[in-house]
Amino acid sequence: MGTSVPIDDSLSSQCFTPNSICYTTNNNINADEIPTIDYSVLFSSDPNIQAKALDYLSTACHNYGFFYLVNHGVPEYVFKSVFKAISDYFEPTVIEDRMKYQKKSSTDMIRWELRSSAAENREYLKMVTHPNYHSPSNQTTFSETMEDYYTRMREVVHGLGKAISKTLGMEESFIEKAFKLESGFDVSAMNLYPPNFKSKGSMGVPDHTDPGFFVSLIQDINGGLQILSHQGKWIDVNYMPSNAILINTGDHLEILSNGKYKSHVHRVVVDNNNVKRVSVATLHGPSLDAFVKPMPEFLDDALPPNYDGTTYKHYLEANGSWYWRKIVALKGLLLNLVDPTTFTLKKYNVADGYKWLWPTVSRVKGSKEVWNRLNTPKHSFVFWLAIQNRLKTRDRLLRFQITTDPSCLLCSGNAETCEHLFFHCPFSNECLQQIKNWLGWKTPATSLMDLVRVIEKRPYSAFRKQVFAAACAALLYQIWRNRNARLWQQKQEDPKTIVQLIKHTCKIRIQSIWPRKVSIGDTTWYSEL
Ligand SMILES: O=C(O)CCC(=O)C(=O)O
Ligand SMILES: [Fe+2]
Repeated sequence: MGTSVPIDDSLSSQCFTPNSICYTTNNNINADEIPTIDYSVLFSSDPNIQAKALDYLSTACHNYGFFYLVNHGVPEYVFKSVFKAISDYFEPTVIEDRMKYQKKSSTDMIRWELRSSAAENREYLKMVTHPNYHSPSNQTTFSETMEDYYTRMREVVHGLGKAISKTLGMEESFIEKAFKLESGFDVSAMNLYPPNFKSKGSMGVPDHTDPGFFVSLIQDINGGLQILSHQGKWIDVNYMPSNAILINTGDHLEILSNGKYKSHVHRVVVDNNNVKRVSVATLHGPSLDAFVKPMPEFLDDALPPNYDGTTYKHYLEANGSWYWRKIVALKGLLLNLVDPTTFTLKKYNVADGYKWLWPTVSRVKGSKEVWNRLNTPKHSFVFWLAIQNRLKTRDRLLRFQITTDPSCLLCSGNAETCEHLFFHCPFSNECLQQIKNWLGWKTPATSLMDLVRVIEKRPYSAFRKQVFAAACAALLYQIWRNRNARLWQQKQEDPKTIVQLIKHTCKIRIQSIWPRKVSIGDTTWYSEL
């Protein structure tokens, strides 16, 4: 087909059936469950049933961006043959056959890769399957089996094109025409997790969205795929109804509908090297020459276009990175918030820009102590992260599956959380007590937020408040630094050394930017520290 699209960039229970009549309730799908759509009902001859099915599909696309598709017409035996063919293809002993398709140029129609790093762990074969079918020439049975599956999936592509067009309130050929689906560009990734040797991390495929109309996904065993919901929660695709296809709407449906149907971030985790999983993720895209832009039907004065229009080919070439695509989308959002004429005529002012972006900002508790002038700036940064529980403590790393060890590096006793580090941990608590003694600060407070509250509420002088805050900031910084030194350099310091360092850094900073108004009492107090 003489195209030059990098195929790498193309891919990175509830139910609705007439028998179960789930649709009679309402469209409030439980946020943790993945909706199930019965494909056959979308084309029911009973207009009432069809309308309800389309309503449900609309909710699934709007609120989720992903759903299981059942009764789609692809028979069970096709799925079985597909998984058998792919498992045979990935047979470890014949890896040399596969290596023939390792990347040669950015225009490869077939590409094999073995990725094994902290960021990605899978072996995959990607091939362009439509409008022309490409498959490895040395794999006859595999190629025929896969071609049968892709040909059947094209029916589903056209069917969903019609049904989703209707859910958008458009005529049924809307998507077909806008994406020129007849010559839609499909790329399929057949994935093996983990690759045929030990994986080097727990990530199968890192976070991404996929371009195109939608991705259809089938898998031989459940578990591994996770989808980020609109609410910012990772949903495990743990249970997939048998013979179901997971549909994940793509970036181009988002562009076409001007953000009404959003594409979703997803990823694959591989927990266990003993469990082998095969998946087929096929990206069904517009035609390469289709110019996709937000359609006028989704625009009005209050909703200008949020995305730029481009041909699909150009998009694939230019938008390899998911982050880049999100940044481009942000441009549209900003235009929505800011009047460009006012913006360019006025002198640029960071505070105004901030207010435009975040009109209803609320103050973070403790921000006065964090951004206190007497703090060493790098201390303020750690302080800022700590009061918002944003430090990469082990409880958070566990959630991201970056570590498996929850224990505190300072006391080895309890689980490392921000609360524990500041200052339930016996080690850090000892440092806190020594700092309080040094400052003559008589307060029973032992948690970070309590200390902040005490500084804010108690009638200390402004200067003392600033010194206490600076000491807290230095303490947090040194505890965090010490914790990191134990992890990365196996270096340990005792509380006495840490406290000496805190006293020293605080004094240097405070003396160098001594405030203009400090009472004699406070000056004497400070000089005796
Ligand atoms: O294998 C999976 O579950 C998903 C793969 C995927 O997201 C992709 O290839 O784009
Ligand atoms: Fe994907």
